[in-house]
Amino acid sequence: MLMAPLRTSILPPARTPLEAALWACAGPFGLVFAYSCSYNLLLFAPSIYLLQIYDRVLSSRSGDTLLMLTLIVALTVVVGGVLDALRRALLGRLGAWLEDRLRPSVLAACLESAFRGDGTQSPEAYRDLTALRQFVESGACPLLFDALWTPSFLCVLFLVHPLLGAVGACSVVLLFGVTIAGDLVTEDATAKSGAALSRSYGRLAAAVGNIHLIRAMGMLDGTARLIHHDAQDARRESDLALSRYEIVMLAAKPLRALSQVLMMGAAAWLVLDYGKSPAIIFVATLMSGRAIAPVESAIASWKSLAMAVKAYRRLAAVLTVLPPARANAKVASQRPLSGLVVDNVGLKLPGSNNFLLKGVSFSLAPGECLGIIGPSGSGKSLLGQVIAGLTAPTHGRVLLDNTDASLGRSGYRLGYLPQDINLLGETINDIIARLDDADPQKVVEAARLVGIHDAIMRMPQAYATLVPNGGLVFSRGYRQRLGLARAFFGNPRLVVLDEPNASLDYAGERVLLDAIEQMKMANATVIVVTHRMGILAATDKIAIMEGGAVIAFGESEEIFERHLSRPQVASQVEPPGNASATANIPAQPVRP
Ligand SMILES: Nc1ncnc2c1ncn2[C@@H]1O[C@H](COP(=O)(O)OP(=O)(O)OP(=O)(O)O)[C@@H](O)[C@H]1O
Repeated sequence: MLMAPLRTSILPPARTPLEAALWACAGPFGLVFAYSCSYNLLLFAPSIYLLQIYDRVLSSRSGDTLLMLTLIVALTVVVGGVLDALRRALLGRLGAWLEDRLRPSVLAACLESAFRGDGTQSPEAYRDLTALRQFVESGACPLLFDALWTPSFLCVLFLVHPLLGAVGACSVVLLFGVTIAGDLVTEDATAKSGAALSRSYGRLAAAVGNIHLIRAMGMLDGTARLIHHDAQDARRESDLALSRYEIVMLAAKPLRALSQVLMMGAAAWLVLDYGKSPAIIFVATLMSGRAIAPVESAIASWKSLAMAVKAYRRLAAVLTVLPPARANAKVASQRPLSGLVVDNVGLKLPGSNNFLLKGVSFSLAPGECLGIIGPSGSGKSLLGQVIAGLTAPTHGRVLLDNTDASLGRSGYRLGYLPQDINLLGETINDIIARLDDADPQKVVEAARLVGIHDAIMRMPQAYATLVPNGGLVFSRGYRQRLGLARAFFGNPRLVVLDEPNASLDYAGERVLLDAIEQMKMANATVIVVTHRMGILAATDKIAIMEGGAVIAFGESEEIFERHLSRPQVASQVEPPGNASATANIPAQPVRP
C-alpha cells in the first residue's frame, strides 16, 4: 500500500514521461518526508532529556522521574530507528519502480536520438537512468530531507541564546561553502573524465561488433591502444578531480572541530556570566551537532547528488526527442489504398549545398513494382531509404495512401532490405519476425515465400536455431534470403529492396521474382533498387537515376524500348553475376 504511487487530480498535467513518473512518486516521497519529519522531531528528545535531568532530576533527586524520562527517551530512540529504516526501505522500492517505469520511454528516446544522428548521448542517457535509481535508493536522499531540518535546529539554538545560534549558523554556512567550493574546483575534470570514459566504452563496443574484421586486418593492438588511452585520460582526470576535492576537504574537518569547541566555549561563557543552566552546554553541543550533521553528510554525498542532478538533466533532454506516438496500425490498414506519391523529394547534407537527391517526383499505384536503376553513386539507395522512411527528405514529401510516410509515420508495416544485411535477433524466428512475438505460422509463410523453409527445417532446432554473430556464419545468399523473409514478413504495405538479388543464384532469383509477384497481388507497393536487369522482369515501372535525379521514368516496356537494349529483356532472368548488366544504362542524362 505504501508503494502505490499516487497521481492526484490536484497535480498539474506532466509534459514528459520523466515528469509524469516523478509526479506519480509524489505520494511515496511525501510519505518519506513525513517519516523524516517525525524522525527529526524525535531527535530533539535527548536534548530535552538532558535539560530535564539538570532541571528536575538533579534538584529533586527523584529516581522515578529519571527512570520514566529514560524510558520515554529510549522509546523515542527506538521509534526514530524504525522510521529511519522504513524511509530507506521505501526509497529502495521507489528507486526500482522509477527505473522500471521510465526504462521503456528512455530506451525509445535513446534509440530515436541515435536515429537522428546523436548516437553518442544514447548509451550515457541509458546509464543515467540507473544512476538516478541508485541515487534514490542511496542514503543521500534521506540526508537531503534531514538537511531541511538544519534551520529548525539552528532556531532552537537562537532561542536558547542568539550567540549560540550565531556560532551554529556560521559553522553551517562555512561548511556548506567548503562543499560548494569542492564541487566547483572538480567540475571541469569530472566532466572530462566522464567524456573520456564514455569514449572508451564506445570504442570497446564498436571493436566487439567488428572483432572479426579487426583481428583479420591486424588492428587488435591499435584498437586496444586507443581504448587504453581513453581509459587513461579518464583516470587522469578523475585523479585530478579527487586530489583537488581532497585539498578543499582538508579544511572541512578542522572547521567542524573548531565549531564544536566554539559552541562549547560560548555555552560555558553564558553559564558563567549570565547564570544559565549548565545543561545548555550539552544542549548547545547536541543541537549544533544535529544542525551540522546533515550538512556534513551532504559533503560526503554531495558528489552523488550533483551526479543525480546531471543525470536528471540529461534524461530530461533525451526524453524530449521521444518518437511521435505510433500511428494506429489498425487505422492505417482501414485507409483506402491510393498508392505511393513521391513529391519533389530533395535531400542535402546539413551545412552543405550539395543535393544528393534532386526534385524526385513520381507516383505508383497499390500493387505496382518500381525498379530503380542507374550508375553507382547516382542516389538509388538514398531514394530507397527516403521512400522506406529511414531518412527524412530535406525537401518535398513521400505519401503512402495520402499519409506522410517519412520516418515510418504512415503507421503501415513496411518491409526493407538494406544492402548490408544486419540480421538482428537471437534465433531464425526472431530474425524473420523482426524481434516480435509473432504468430509462428506467419514466420513460416515468409520463409516459404523466399524458399528457405526446407533449409530451416533441416537445422538442428529449425526456427528456434540460435544465430550467432548476426548471421555471419551463413553464406551471403542465405543471409540475403533471411533478410528478404524479414522484409516480406507480416504483409507489408510497402516493400523497398536494395540490391535484393546481389547474392542470389539463378534459382534464388526466380523465387524472388515469384515473391514480388505475390506481394503485388496482395496490393503491396514494391520498390527494387538494382544493378542486375533480371529482376526488372517483375517491375511495372522503371526509374533511371543519374546524379541524384530521376532522368527517365515510365512503364517498364517503354523504358526498355527507349533506354535499354532488347536482348536483356528477352532473357527476362539472366544468369547471376552478369557484370555487364548496367552497361546499357545511358551514361548521359536522357529526358523521358
Ligand atoms: N550518409 C551519407 N553522407 C554523405 N554522403 C552520402 C551518404 N549516403 C550516401 N551519400 C552519397 O550520396 C550519393 C548516392 O549514394 P547511394 O548510396 O544512394 O548511391 P547508389 O546509386 O545506391 O550507389 P550503388 O549502386 O553503388 O549502391 C553517393 O555519392 C554517396 O557518396
